[in-house]
Amino acid sequence: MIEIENLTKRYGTQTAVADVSFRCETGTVTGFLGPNGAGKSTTMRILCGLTPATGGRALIDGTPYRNLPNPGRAVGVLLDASAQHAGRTGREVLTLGTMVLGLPRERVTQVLDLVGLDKKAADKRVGNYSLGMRQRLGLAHALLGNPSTLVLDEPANGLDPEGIFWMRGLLREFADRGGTVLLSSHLLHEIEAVADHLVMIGNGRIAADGSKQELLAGAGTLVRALEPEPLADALRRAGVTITPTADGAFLADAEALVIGRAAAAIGAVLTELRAADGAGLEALFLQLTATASTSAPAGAINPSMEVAR
Ligand SMILES: Nc1ncnc2c1ncn2[C@@H]1O[C@H](COP(=O)(O)OP(=O)(O)OP(=O)(O)O)[C@@H](O)[C@H]1O
Repeated sequence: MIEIENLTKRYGTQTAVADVSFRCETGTVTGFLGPNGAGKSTTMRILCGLTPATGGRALIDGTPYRNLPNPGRAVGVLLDASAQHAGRTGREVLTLGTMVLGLPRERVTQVLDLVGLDKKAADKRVGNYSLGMRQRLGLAHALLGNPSTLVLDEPANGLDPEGIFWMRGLLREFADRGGTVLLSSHLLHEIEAVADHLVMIGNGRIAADGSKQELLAGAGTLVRALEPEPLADALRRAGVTITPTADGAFLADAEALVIGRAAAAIGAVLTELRAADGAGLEALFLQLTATASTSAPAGAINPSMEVAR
């Protein structure tokens, strides 16, 4: 289990992370979402003992990373896939890892197989790897010590769609076997399919924290109409919160019945009316991360923000 408690990090006058708290339960995948500069990497670096916190604490199975007896065996970390020695081969990188962690050399072949790097790729210098191959190598390195926790910063970066699909399967299986996964992304759809739990961060503060179902259920109704504006206005007058989507539809925090009645009352022609699901979550993500300014309790969406629910 990962516990982040009231974590704060300041660089001079700039606050990168402000009073952030959330938990990642054992057996689950937590997606840590936020735009560039939101504070994801800083939180993860503090969790892995690489950056000292200004306040608060970050625990892995109840212990700060630095106090774990053999952290590499407990936690697999991938924070920057391009931070590998360019002159070494993938196999050499992993062999060094086994030496540091006190593992048998056979583990190298096992993890290479696990991440789909064949013999030819393993014997290439890392400098000649694509970003996708570096991510696979980084993941292999993280899995080396057979850890029960994985902390991965933007692991899907550079992977092609097949690679992303493969990684989802690997992480799902890891969690289903009782592991804990925290992975970050600035793209919702990348982790929406694999995460059980979503934590959204914006401007260093938690904007939303809850199970994916909870956040999806709270995402409202997607409405598409031949002429959306008069219907949106009528709904606003009735106290319904409206959030336009990028493709001309809008999300409404009301049931389909309410919207259907309002449309009938003004003679609006509906072309789509359904639970918002992923579309709602996307809008929620964009809006929350763009405007996050105060923190919300776990399991809640920040009530100070006018989001579609
Ligand atoms: N070493 C540092 N010194 C000064 N400011 C920093 C440092 N590291 C991060 N920051 C600042 O802290 C804020 C949060 O950065 P962080 O890298 O944690 O965000 P992020 O969500 O991981 O974004 P990205 O996806 O771009 O890495 C940013 O404004 C960043 O400029």
